[in-house]
Parts: sequence; C-alpha cells; structure tokens
Amino acid sequence: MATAAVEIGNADIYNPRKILDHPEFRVLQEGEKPKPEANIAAFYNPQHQIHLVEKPRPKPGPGQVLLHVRATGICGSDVHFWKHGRIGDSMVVSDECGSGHESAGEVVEVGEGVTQWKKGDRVAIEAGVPCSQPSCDACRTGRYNGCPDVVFFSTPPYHGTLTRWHLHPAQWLHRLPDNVSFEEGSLCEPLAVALAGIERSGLRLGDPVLICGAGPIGLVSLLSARAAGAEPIVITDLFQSRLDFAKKLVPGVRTVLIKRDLKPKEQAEEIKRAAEGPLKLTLECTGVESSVHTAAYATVFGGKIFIIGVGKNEQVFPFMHLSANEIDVSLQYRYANQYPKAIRLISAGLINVKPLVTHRFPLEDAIDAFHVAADPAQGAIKVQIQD
Ligand SMILES: NC(=O)c1ccc[n+]([C@@H]2O[C@H](COP(=O)([O-])OP(=O)(O)OC[C@H]3O[C@@H](n4cnc5c(N)ncnc54)[C@H](O)[C@@H]3O)[C@@H](O)[C@H]2O)c1
Ligand SMILES: OC[C@H](O)C(O)[C@@H](O)CO
Ligand SMILES: [Zn+2]
Ligand SMILES: [Zn+2]
Repeated sequence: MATAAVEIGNADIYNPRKILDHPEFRVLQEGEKPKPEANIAAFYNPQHQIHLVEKPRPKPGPGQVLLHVRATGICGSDVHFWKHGRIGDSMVVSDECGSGHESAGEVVEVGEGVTQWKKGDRVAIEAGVPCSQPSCDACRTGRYNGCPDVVFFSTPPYHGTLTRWHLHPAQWLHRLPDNVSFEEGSLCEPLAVALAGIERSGLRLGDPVLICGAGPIGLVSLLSARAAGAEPIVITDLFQSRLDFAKKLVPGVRTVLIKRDLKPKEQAEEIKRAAEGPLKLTLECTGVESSVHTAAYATVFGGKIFIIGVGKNEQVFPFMHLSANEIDVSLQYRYANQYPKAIRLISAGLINVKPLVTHRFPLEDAIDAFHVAADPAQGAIKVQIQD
C-alpha cells in the first residue's frame, strides 16, 4: 500500500475526522510491528486506551510544510487526556485523538508559496495555531494564546505532533540554530510556558522567589528564574527525589519538602525559614489548592502569586489573607511570543534544558514511553520519543 495519500493536506489538518475516516487510518494490534516509514502516531481515546495508529502521510498545501518529527516530549496533559479523558469542561476526549505537542523536526517538503523554509531545515514546532484573523482581538493584539479558534495540536479534537510526518503552517515554525538539538527544540514548549509566566510575573533581578512543584514545569521555571537573576530561590515538592533533581539542576536552590500532615501556614513558615527573608514572588507550578494556600502564606505583603499550574475547576483561596496583604494573584494559559526567546536562551547557554530528559524511546515504542511517563515509580522527569 502506498504511504503517500495525497488527499490529506490544506485545511484537512484542522479537520480531525479526515484522518479518522481515511482508509489508511488503523489502530495497530498490541505487539504489531508498523511498516517502515509508515506515519505512525500515539492516539488516546475515550475508553482510556493509548495505542499506535497508522495514518496517511499528508501532502503540504499552500503555506504548509511537511515535517519529519524528530523529537517529542510527553507532557502531563497528554497523560491526563489518556487516563482521565478531559481537562476541565472544555477539553474533552470524545474520539480517537493524537497526542503530543512538545515537538521539533526537520522540513521534508514545502507547499506552494512557502519561501522561508526548505528541505532539511531544523525547526521547533509551535503546536498552538491561532486563527490570525484581523477580526480576532486576541490575535490582532498579540495575545494569541487567547484566540477562541486556536487549533492546539493534541488537545481534542485536534491530533497531536507525536507522529512521524506532521503537516504545519509555515509561519508557526521556529528555526533551530545548529547548536540547538531536536531534543532541546522540543523542550522549548514547556520552556515557553515558564517564560510566559516569568514575563507576565514581572520578576526582577535579585527578587526572592518561591517555586511550588518540581515537575517539568517547576524545573523549567527554576531554570528561567535563575537565568533572570532571582535570588534566593526556594522550591517545594512532595517528593524528595524531585527536590534532589532540582538541586542537581540548579545547585544554589533551596528546597523544602512538603509534608501532607502540615497545614499550609506551618508549611509556609518552613519555606520562609529556608528563604531567610521575605518571598516577593511565587511561581505556583502544581495547580493544587493546598499549594496555592501555602504560596499565599509564604508570600510577602505586596507580593505576587503567579499560578502556572492547572487543577480543579473550582478552588477556594485564603481571600482575606490575600486581601489584607495586597498579594496579587495572576494565572497563565499556555503562551504567546515565547518560542524565539526560548531558542535564543538555549542557544546562548543561558538556560540548559538538556538534563531534563531522563528517558528516550524510539517512535515505535511510544506506548512504552507513555507507561513510563505515567508511572511515578519510574522517576521520569521528561520522557522523549525520538525518530
Ligand atoms: N498554564 C499552562 O498553560 C500550563 C502548561 C503546561 C502545564 N501546566 C500545568 O503545570 C503544572 C505542572 O506541570 P508538570 O508537567 O510539572 O506536572 P507534574 O505533575 O509532573 O509536576 C507537579 C509537581 O508538583 C508536585 N506537587 C503536587 N502537590 C504539591 C504540593 N501540594 N506542594 C508542592 N508540590 C506539589 C508533584 O509532586 C510534582 O512533582 C500542571 O498542573 C500542568 O497541568 C500549565
Ligand atoms: O503545554 C501546553 C499545555 O499542556 C496545554 O495547554 C494543555 O494543558 C491543554 O491543551
Ligand atoms: Zn503541555
Ligand atoms: Zn484568533
């Protein structure tokens, strides 16, 4: 059977049904070896299954670029969609859906009118493609992460970038310099989340900062806060192993293990002791209600809690404490305009994301990769799939 199904292209990339209904789309049986060069991908579904699928290799239409995806990191949200079938009320898994949005790859073919890319170019893939219409306030004003019509590949219903051949609009790709690997290029995605938070939080040189949570997002926030000149930095987690990882990554960081039997106020006292002074800014990277409470009690009068983590639909905040201490609360939704910055920071050596990758799998073993990413006992920070 031919691997090149030319009828998939153009607007079809925004129509997930075109893939699901295509005669070349099929779910591989467990243990079945995919055909070499086949456009395999890892798909999750409403039955909480994750499996390899074969789908047609698309053909670039005008303004599009066909990419060979070379590295993709598994994000907590990929695992969440697989295991829980939804994030909040608006992102619900209702059919087979392709995973992955932390990707970098190589240009294979360009469509009509694409002049800025050529075969062999190396790029980071910005997975959220907003409408870019002048009538869209979010797009027109540059806050395109708020675009109501954004197609975010891997958020249902849009299939993700964890695949071999991915079609993307030319203007949502970012060139990787020779000294930035595909692996680092794919880490630009979680880094973009942290950089967006850092930018909007207003962090300044010498600010004392608390980071709640030492998962991948907490760790890229740690690297970014350090590069931005925060001092001291205190990081918390429920697991000593994650704090040890943070300490290896940024030796100067101070760590506080969160104990489930302590109240947020008691926990905050420990954090303040570790900081040996007031904490001006908290970057909250768990989305867990009790952690937001701890952050509130640890942050100084006039400070800010910047919440990057996402969690329960409704949460209770210590309102009067925040009010009586003029503590600002801000939140972050994905990112806008951060990829070029992320690439510059990595290329110039100001941020080293390489140590975050703890596990690597070939594309054929993507399902094993998901099982490692989903099992805390495996101790993974970032699991990558490379092809
Ligand atoms: N705002 C956005 O656009 C955006 C983008 C990506 C991820 N996120 C969110 O950021 C958060 C972090 O992502 P991640 O990939 O690092 O997730 P993760 O689950 O790997 O890491 C979270 C860490 O927080 C720790 N933790 C849990 N409860 C805690 C508590 N009470 N106090 C201190 N630490 C605690 C966990 O042990 C874990 O190490 C998630 O909620 C994720 O959904 C948000
Ligand atoms: O890194 C981007 C995030 O994972 C996404 O916003 C996801 O959580 C929902 O689409
Ligand atoms: Zn993500
Ligand atoms: Zn828009």
